[in-house]
Amino acid sequence: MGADHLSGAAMLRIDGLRKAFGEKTVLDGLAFEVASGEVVSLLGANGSGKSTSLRCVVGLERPDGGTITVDGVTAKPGEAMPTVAMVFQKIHLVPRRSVLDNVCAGALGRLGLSRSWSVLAFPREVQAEAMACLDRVGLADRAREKAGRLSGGQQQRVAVARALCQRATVLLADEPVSALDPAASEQVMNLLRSLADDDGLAVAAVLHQPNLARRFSDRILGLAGGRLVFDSRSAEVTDETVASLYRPALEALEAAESAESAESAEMREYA
Ligand SMILES: Nc1ncnc2c1ncn2[C@@H]1O[C@H](COP(=O)(O)OP(=O)(O)OP(=O)(O)O)[C@@H](O)[C@H]1O
Repeated sequence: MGADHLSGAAMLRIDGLRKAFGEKTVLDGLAFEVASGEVVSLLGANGSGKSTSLRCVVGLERPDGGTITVDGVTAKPGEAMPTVAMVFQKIHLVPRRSVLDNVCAGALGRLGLSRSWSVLAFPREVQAEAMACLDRVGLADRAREKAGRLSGGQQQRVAVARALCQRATVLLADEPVSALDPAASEQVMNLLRSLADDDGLAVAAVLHQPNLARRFSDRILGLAGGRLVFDSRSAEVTDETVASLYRPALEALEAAESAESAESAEMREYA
C-alpha cells in the first residue's frame, strides 16, 4: 500500500498549526506530513480539530500560526494553494449543470476565471481533460447527465474528478463516505487509495470509521484537543489505541448524563 512512496519527501507538510475561534483553541501546534503516494487518515472525537486542520490547508480557514507547505512551497496564511483540492461529506456540485461542467469547474482557478458559473462553455481542451478525469473515476459515460441525477457515491466520485481536473497533488477528504452506503463507501475509498498508489497523490482523509481507516490508509493520525496524540502505521493501530481516542469524550458524556439524572432525582424528591 503505497509503501514505495513513503520514503519520498513530504508533498504536504503542516508544522505548528494553531487556530482559535474566540477563546477556544481548536488547533494547538498540530504537525504532520503526507508523502506523495500516501493515504493518511485523521481520527478523533467530535470537535478534536480534524476538519479545521484540513480547512486551514485548503484555505477555508486562516490559521493563527504555523506553516503549511505543499511540494516545498510555503503558503501565505489563509492562502488557497492551487494544487490542493478538498472533497466534503456534503458534496458541493451544481446539481443542474452537467457532470462534465462540474468537473471542468476544477480548472476555473487556472483559467483565471472567478469561481462563477457564468461561463457558457469551457474550452475544448478543458473539456477533454475533464473527460479523462471522469474516465479515471469510472464515470465517463455519465458526462452529459445533470450532476443531481447521480447517486451519492457517484457524485462523490465526480467531486474527486473535479479535484483531478484542478490538477491537485494533495487531495483532502472531509468525511468523504459518511453519507454513503457500504458499497459506495468501499468504491470511494478504493478510488482514494488508487489515486495515491497509481497517480501519486498525497491523500489526507478525515474518517469516522476506524476500520476503513485501517484498511485503506498507510498511516493513521489520532487527534485530541487540536493536538496529535499518535501518528502510526495503520497496522500498528490497535482497537485499544482507537478506543483511547474516543474515551474522554465518552466519559464526559456519561458524566453529563449522570449529573443530569442526579439533578432530576433531586427535583423528584422536592416535588
Ligand atoms: N467557524 C467556527 N466558529 C466557531 N467555532 C468553530 C468553527 N469551526 C469549528 N469550530 C469549533 O472548533 C472545534 C473543532 O471543530 P472541527 O470541526 O475541526 O472538529 P472535528 O474534529 O472535525 O469534529 P467532527 O468530528 O464533529 O466533525 C469544535 O468545537 C467546533 O465547534
